[in-house]
Amino acid sequence: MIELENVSKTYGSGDGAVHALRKVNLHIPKGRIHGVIGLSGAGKSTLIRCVNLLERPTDGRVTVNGQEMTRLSGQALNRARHRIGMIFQHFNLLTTRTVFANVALPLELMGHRRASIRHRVTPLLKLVGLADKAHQFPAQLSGGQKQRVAIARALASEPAVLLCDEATSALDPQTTGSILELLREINRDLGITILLITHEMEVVKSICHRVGLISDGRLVEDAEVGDFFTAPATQLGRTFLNDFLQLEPPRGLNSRLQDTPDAHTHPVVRLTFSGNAVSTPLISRLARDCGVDVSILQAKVESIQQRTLGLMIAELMGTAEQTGQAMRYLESHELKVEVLGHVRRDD
Ligand SMILES: Nc1ncnc2c1ncn2[C@@H]1O[C@H](COP(=O)(O)OP(=O)(O)OP(=O)(O)O)[C@@H](O)[C@H]1O
Repeated sequence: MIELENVSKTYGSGDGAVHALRKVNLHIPKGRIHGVIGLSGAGKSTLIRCVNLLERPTDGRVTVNGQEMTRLSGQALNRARHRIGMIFQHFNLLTTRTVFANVALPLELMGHRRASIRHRVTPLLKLVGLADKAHQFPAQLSGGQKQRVAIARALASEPAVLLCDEATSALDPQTTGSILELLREINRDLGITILLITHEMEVVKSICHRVGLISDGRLVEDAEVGDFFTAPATQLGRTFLNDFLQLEPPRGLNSRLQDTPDAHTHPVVRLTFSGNAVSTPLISRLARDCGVDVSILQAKVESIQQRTLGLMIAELMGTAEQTGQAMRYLESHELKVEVLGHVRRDD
């Protein structure tokens, strides 16, 4: 449905050249919701704008709905873009047009007659929950309502694909939730493939099936959401996950952690577990089988696409031999064990 093959985009040239995308390969099958996440400046906007050729790639091939976009120009490109809707962070509505007229605009540009426009716009306003706002102007609407208008406008030309460029970044968490719910319904009920870029892991967790992580123009991860949240493949992926889960050692502990163990220290570990490990009573077994006492400093359990993810920061108390055995025991039960440092026993 959306296929990027070796797509590169360079802005400028010579010493001032910015390599915004570097040989990106991405395949999004029909009916999926695919998120792309990354830090500011990583290349997310460039990537999504290369899909409908708002930015023309410097190199590589973009195919959408079976049409090679990178070969098209002029009228043919405009026609292909009708099958690709797009929504933006700041909605991009025309302030002098009513809600109805904003949604009608793409149809007017395509040359539809008034009756056919009304026939299409009225159910779209109903779909996005704004049937009673048809004659209001954007200034009279909340942020969430404006984004609903933008979604209805994007759907007016019956696209097969919807591109969402930070579509919820300007909205409060509750409104974000309702817009994500609407996008999920559109995907499920209309079968529209969605590519969204965001810097919010919550958005990815809530509605995406698959997620790509972009860093310095490169797609460094591309995984099912459940896999990404349970075992990110890169350090950057782990940083995103830890920031999202906010599972760092308690502030007071950080200053007491030392890098190297000695005869008077205990290890402090971060444990990540998923699947069966979540429901296995491993902590009590550590005490029984390894003679290690466990002091839990922080813990969290998240449910992500039918997968359960647990995280825990804990101090393991025992001799070096006992705590070493405990860590091997946990690893043998498919827990990820990271030693964050060592803390003095009598602290
Ligand atoms: N029109 C342009 N001309 C020159 N450089 C650009 C242009 N657009 C983007 N860039 C540069 O390309 C790189 C990628 O930018 P892009 O906007 O795609 O990143 P982003 O991940 O969307 O960032 P943000 O989350 O801050 O919007 C950045 O270094 C940016 O400065």
